[in-house]
Amino acid sequence: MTKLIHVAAAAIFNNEGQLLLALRDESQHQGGLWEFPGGKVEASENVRTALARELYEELGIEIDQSATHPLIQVPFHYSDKSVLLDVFRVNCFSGQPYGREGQPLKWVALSELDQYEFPAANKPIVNSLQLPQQIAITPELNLELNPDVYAEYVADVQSSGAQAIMLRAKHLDDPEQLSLYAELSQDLANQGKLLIWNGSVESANKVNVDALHLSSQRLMDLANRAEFSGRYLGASCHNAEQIRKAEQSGVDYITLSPVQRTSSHPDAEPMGWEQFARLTAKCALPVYALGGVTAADLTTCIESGGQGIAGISGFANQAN
Ligand SMILES: Nc1nc2c([nH]c(=O)n2[C@H]2C[C@H](O)[C@@H](COP(=O)(O)OP(=O)(O)OP(=O)(O)O)O2)c(=O)[nH]1
Ligand SMILES: [Mg+2]
Repeated sequence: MTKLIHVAAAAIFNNEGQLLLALRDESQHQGGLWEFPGGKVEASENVRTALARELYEELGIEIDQSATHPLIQVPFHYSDKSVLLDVFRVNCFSGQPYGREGQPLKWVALSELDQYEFPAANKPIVNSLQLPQQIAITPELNLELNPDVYAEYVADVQSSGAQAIMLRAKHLDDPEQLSLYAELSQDLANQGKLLIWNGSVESANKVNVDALHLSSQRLMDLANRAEFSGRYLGASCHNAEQIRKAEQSGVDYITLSPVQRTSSHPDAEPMGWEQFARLTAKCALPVYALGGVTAADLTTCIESGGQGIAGISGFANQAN
């Protein structure tokens, strides 16, 4: 197996919520493309020490480690080298960053990231930055085809801190679900929240669904990411084989479950946080912990390499 070059990189935020990008020199590997500042971890160096050293060398800033959190780890194979991008979110630093190696810098809004050209390995990093940390999944029970019931649920979830809602209503047929989706999506978008439909590629494409989540069965039947025309395609995974399939078909994020025992699937054996961390470390995609997790687990999840948490219970009173 090719040896991975361990690289520490940073998504550095300023007080306006903008993100710092640097332009790689033409002479470098992946030259002429924008990057998240950072560089190679030296032998026997701790990744956080390497990050602090690189950011000082390249930008002249000192980072506050207590406001520096793991974002995502991306193993990636270029034709000429293999890297493990170990990316951290840096929320606090001292000093005014400047290109100490002559590289141009730019502060950009999260919504503008799509306008910049990055190395291929950076796609999951951009997804990770743009995707929310918490997804509330609608409970199936006691919900009818009544937008008011869902609207009420959505309002309830608002207060829980979830920035995305997954509409999962298998007891309704596709046209009914999609009419609910249409009803709710604009409203949520206006509030800067994301609505994800749990359904099929075929039905989603017909009405231009922007964010779609596939069951693990549908994931296994997916040939390619390009089959779905919307912005985000996610999938449910429960094991290493499904994770590999998600990576190969190019989905944008996955949920991994069950992490803990959950009332919705009482017989499923939970994997626990250690196994969650092991599987997530090998996965080049943002990974949401699902199954018996609540907002109280968010820190554990982030420290375990996860993107965030998803769940039915723990987000809204009605869901319990
Ligand atoms: N820093 C950084 N490197 C990235 C990103 N995306 C990506 O594919 N890479 C690759 C390019 C390189 O092969 C490797 C990082 O190497 P680097 O050139 O930054 O390393 P360094 O700062 O230690 O520089 P050098 O002294 O070796 O020239 O990771 C990214 O967003 N940021
Ligand atoms: Mg560098």
